[in-house]
Amino acid sequence: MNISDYKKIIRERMGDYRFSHSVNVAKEAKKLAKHYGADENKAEIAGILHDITKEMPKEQQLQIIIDSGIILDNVQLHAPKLWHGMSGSIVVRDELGIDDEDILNAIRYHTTGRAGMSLLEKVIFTADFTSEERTYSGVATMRKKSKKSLEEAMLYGYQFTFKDLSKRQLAIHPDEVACYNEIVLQISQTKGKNK
Ligand SMILES: Nc1ncnc2c1ncn2[C@@H]1O[C@H](COP(=O)(O)OP(=O)(O)O)[C@@H](O)[C@H]1O
Repeated sequence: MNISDYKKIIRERMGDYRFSHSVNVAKEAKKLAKHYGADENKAEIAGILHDITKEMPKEQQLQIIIDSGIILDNVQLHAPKLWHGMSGSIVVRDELGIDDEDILNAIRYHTTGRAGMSLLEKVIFTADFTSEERTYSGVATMRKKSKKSLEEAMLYGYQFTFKDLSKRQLAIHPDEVACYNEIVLQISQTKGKNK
């Protein structure tokens, strides 16, 4: 299967907005992959498929996750918005036969991030924030940062996410905190060395 097959598959599973978002994330992911030396083909595939289950009913997503043997933690149990990364990676593996661990992880962790992310995972996480149709205030800065450093861009993205979650009194997932902390410490060590 190639990108146009994957496009056809997701087209049937989502509305117009989500489809064009997916196409844009794939395009942006390919660009970022080229810029940072990641695998462009994998970036395009993970980008086009990252939201494959986003519009699937939540109960169905939950069933897929449970059937796969994943045990949800307390934060995940209370945040259905976090389910589509997990359910998406399972569907892509089991229905589309994709067995590339890096692609599967890029889909699984695209909303939260996690500690120890691969380059491809960071590319997808960032592309989801910078895709062409995004219009939030700060998107221009986010795009600029994404060309200089994926890690700096991710920290900027977390500023939005953490602010939004705390405003709405929603729990922050430990993977998000772990990713944020890891990058902050890496950056401060690098800056320290350069002093
Ligand atoms: N811990 C969390 N609990 C609930 N929602 C979260 C959490 N972390 C991120 N989100 C939400 O997930 C959404 C982002 O989902 P994502 O899959 O990255 O984007 P999209 O579906 O638009 O491509 C944001 O609305 C963000 O606030």
